[in-house]
Amino acid sequence: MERLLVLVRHGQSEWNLKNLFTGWKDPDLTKQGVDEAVAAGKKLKEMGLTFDIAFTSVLTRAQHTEALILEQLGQTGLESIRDQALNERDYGDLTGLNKDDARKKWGDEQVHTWRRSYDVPPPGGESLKMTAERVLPYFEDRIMPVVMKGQRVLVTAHGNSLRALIMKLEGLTPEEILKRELGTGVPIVYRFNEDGSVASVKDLAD
Ligand SMILES: O=C(O)[C@@H](CO)OP(=O)(O)O
Repeated sequence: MERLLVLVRHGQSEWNLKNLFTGWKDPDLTKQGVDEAVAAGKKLKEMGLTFDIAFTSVLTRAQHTEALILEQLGQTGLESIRDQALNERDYGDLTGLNKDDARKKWGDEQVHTWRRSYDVPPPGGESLKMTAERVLPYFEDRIMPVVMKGQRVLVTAHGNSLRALIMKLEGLTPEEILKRELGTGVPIVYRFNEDGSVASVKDLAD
């Protein structure tokens, strides 16, 4: 039985391009982001992969990426479940601020702590730990049982919601996961053993 899970971070968004903290705001993809999503779909197609079900967040950039991937695979119309549990981490009061302006205002170290510490939330927002506390129960209740039944699953989400998942799947420490930068539109292909442990991981950026 094939136990397949593919994770993809959305393609470049308008706010990634403008270097703004994005979080739960809802910008769409840039032209480059569209191209990255199409390229992700082509890579998956070259590998001969198709899916039985897709999961994504309630944010446009992830849904648009998913739609472009499915179009490349000839799977437009595949069942897609949208849930805010898979949303990007909420950046709170930083949302909409330019990341360089924030560094000028609060200093490099403080901004780095907000962006890449495990359990220090940005003011009014979510830390990676808080993000994991909503992503992981959803993953374990709704996504993993489907994978273990043999359905091939595509999850299209965000840098930090996927970091929370990858940390769990690959058994990484907070230090290890926070160093991991996920490329926009780069699929990561997981296959699982019968007991639910990870059999193989292939990052298609490599
Ligand atoms: O702005 C955001 O929402 C995220 C992802 O683009 O940024 P960061 O790299 O700081 O986690």
